[in-house]
Amino acid sequence: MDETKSRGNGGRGGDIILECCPAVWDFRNLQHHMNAKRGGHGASKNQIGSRGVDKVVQVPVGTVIHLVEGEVPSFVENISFKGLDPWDIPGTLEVSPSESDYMTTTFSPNSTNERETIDVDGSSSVVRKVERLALVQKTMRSSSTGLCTQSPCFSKELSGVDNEEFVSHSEDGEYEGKIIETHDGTSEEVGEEMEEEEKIKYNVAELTELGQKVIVARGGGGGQGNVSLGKAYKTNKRAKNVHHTNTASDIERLDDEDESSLSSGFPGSKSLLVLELKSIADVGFVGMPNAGKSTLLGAISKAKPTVGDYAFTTLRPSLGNLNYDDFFSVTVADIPGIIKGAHENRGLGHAFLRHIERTKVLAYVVDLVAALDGRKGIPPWEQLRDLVLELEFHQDGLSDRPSLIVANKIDENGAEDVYEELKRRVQGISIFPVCAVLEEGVPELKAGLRLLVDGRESQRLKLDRIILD
Ligand SMILES: Nc1nc2c(ncn2[C@@H]2O[C@H](COP(=O)(O)OP(=O)(O)OP(=O)(O)O)[C@@H](O)[C@H]2O)c(=O)[nH]1
Ligand SMILES: [Mg+2]
Repeated sequence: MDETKSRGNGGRGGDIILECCPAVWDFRNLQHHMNAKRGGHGASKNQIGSRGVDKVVQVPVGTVIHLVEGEVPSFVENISFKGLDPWDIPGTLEVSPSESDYMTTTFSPNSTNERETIDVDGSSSVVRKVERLALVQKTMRSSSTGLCTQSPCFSKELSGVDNEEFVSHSEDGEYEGKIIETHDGTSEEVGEEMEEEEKIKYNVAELTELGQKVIVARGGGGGQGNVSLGKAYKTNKRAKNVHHTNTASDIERLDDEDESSLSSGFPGSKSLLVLELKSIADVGFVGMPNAGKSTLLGAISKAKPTVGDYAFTTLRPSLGNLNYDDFFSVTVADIPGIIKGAHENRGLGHAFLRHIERTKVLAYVVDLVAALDGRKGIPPWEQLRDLVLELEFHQDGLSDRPSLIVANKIDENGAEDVYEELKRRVQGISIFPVCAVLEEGVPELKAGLRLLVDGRESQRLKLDRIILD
């Protein structure tokens, strides 16, 4: 960074750096205007302009940075503009200047849904709530009945892969508010403003390891000083020194020319970013639409996801915390329903399957009665076959992780018989009969999940252990 320090020239403005740090708190999507500082002004004296102070913004592990508008930060110049594989980090992460140069800011829970604007002139950061986001926050805090499940930053358009999010269900209720997601993904509570679509150009980076840093806005270049004026400056200076030929107005004119030749510092780069936290869950509920995944999440945790007797009630994954008596805790993700052909993006399959990549343990949730009494569904063993195939078509080995089966709706007529047949047809894996609506079978399921998360059990669902007709 020393090259920015030259005689008479202003120093380069500070950069804005996002740094991945340990964090116990959570945020949803934050939208940030990143305006890096202007470089220092050029000086007519032989002063050395020092480089501006960097602003370091701490973000938690799992933060994905999307660029909405503005200049492309210099370090990502060569990356492709397509979406990232969730675990890929493009480009080379910048090595930041010495720690002493830092001014550190942490996004605290209180700043959730606030937009931070960093002044161009380098004065201290100004945090202002944007009306649209403040409205969301108000709604979120207005009730303790559920959770805000609609991001203010993403639209209801679901065709892209970048516009979903995990929703965290906090135990302490700090973020609790009304459930505002509806069946079609629109928001009832916060009105049209929330549906405004942000056009995400591409994903800049994903911070998955502590200490990773990315420069998201570059400080502006320093202004030009006397050294850079070279010959013209010297000629001017000589002219000024010939006192007997100069009148007072001549000297004034030459002074003006001198000063006007000095340039101001250049503005820093600007970008509008959306920061998305993609939590990495311990357990993912995988199942066909309507199997009862959301009901089950509500039964085993304090989460209150939307439940409906129609397919694709859930369009965005929800997270819940599964707590044990000894304070052990497991994060569970309710992933939207997967249908046959999902790997070809049928039923928004790509968007939904992506989330499964982020779970350590799979809990296949099947509807025991989906094919009974003239219902249009398929038997649970076929549900399982289709699910494994979709996972594998999406990504080789995706189903190869510790798993169990939840046989849901055991309360329904005929379900017991189907459960018995399921045990006969699917082997090598634990099957838990459950009635999610009545919360029956939940303690056993919790214990089974813990064994897998702990690593004490490691059964997988294998295609060759499923007996089909
Ligand atoms: N009888 C019975 N019905 C259940 C049970 N669990 C869920 N249901 C019902 O099944 C329907 C679907 O439940 P959801 O929890 O929304 O299913 P889902 O798997 O999340 O569905 P998608 O979000 O569309 O993927 C609802 O009408 C629930 O009331 C159960 O244990 N027994
Ligand atoms: Mg659901």
